[in-house]
Amino acid sequence: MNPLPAQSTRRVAVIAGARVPFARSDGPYATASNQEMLTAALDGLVERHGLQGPGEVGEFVAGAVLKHSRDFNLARETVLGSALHPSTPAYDIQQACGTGLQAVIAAANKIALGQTGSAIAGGADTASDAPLGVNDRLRRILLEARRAKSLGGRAKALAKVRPGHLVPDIPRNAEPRTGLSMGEHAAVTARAWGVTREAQDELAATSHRRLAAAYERGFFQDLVVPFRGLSRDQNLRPGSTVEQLAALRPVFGLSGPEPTMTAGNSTPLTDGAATVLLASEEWAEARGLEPLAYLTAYEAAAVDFVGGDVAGGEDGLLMAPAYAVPRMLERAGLGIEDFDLVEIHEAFASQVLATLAAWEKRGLAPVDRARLNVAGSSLATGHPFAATGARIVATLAGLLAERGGPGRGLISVCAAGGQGVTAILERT
Ligand SMILES: CC(=O)CC(=O)SCCNC(=O)CCNC(=O)[C@H](O)C(C)(C)COP(=O)(O)OP(=O)(O)OC[C@H]1O[C@@H](n2cnc3c(N)ncnc32)[C@H](O)[C@@H]1OP(=O)(O)O
Repeated sequence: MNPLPAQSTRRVAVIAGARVPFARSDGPYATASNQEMLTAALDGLVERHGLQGPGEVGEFVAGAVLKHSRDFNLARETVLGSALHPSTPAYDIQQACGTGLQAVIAAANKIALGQTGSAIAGGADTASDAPLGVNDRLRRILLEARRAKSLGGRAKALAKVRPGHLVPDIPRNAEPRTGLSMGEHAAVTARAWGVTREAQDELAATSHRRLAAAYERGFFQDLVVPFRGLSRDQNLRPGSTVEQLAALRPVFGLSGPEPTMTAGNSTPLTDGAATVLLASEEWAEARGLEPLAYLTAYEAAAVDFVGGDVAGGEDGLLMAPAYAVPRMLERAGLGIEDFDLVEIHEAFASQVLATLAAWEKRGLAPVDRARLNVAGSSLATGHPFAATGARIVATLAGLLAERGGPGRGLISVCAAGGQGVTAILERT
């Protein structure tokens, strides 16, 4: 854990969040780019809180997992097309599904160190508009042709092109080192931890039920900015029951005995974007803005999933939070029972359940399910990879504020590459 040191640093407040409703891929946002979605989420924040002036926001930090080469600095391009002042510096980061949370941490560090009074963090991802690459062999031929000094040299290089070179390089939802998809990795972990189908379906149904209830009571009124005809997450199925979920056919882990993971207890491929406004207390006070919560600690960890998953072990691809959270809590001198709310990103129901089991195995108390993902999570909202961390920070801060009074919330996000990013939000 890296607690933000008390003496020489300032408290970092979470002031507000804004996101577009998340959409199932190839649906209503099929023609929207990362930049368009991120701009809509950013503008939602800027316009609601009057942040248009020069120097009003210190910087914008954001990222995307699936990024086009034209978006070489997606964050800066987004600022230039948004209501935020063009003099606002911006940069990209990427830590797979931990991107949105890591962007929040990067922004928070600068505020804590007094380098800026405020910053916006966020993320966007579209699986609909995924960047197709040119086949590597074709790319090399094209580069050779570009380097050629004569027309003849160019023609000679281009003559090497074969029909097979025209096959595009399509990004796969798979780990480069194993070739396995995220779902296949999660299926190995589910088996290693003995996660049942019933428990996964129950978690998925709860996620939909709680997200629906949160929309119903107006919780997302200030958080969700309508976009392209959607005003709430398209994946949400308020009536999704355990019985319906139990009827779905397994889609991952089919080569092993009794596969348990389905389209209902896995996140769908999703398009969306989310942003969070962070600031020092002085900055917020000067503008009459009430902090929702404070970011008080964070941690990151990584596991050797290549060895772990190949051996069918417990340290699976998405299990790094099993190390990050106990480490963060130990350094903070807290137990899991000290948290009023716990937010675990639901990449797959099985990964949430394996994480809970791993925390207990490492000596943490069981998580009270009444405190877990109380406004639903990724199984119901969907999961636009880089947006998820920012969605969770804004949701948890809003939930703590909604409760009123002092409170503490924990965030746990698993990420591809065997990584995990975690954080603590508090209200005093
Ligand atoms: C990336 C990181 O760093 C870390 C991470 O987060 S890892 C996670 C990354 N994300 C992923 O890997 C995405 C995984 N998901 C997928 O690949 C796909 O969504 C999937 C293969 C699981 C399913 O794809 P699909 O078959 O197109 O799903 P879809 O057609 O929507 O649903 C299949 C059926 O289930 C039904 N269904 C889905 N959810 C349901 C629910 N909650 N209740 C009832 N029925 C449901 C659908 O209605 C559909 O039924 P029909 O066939 O009768 O129409």
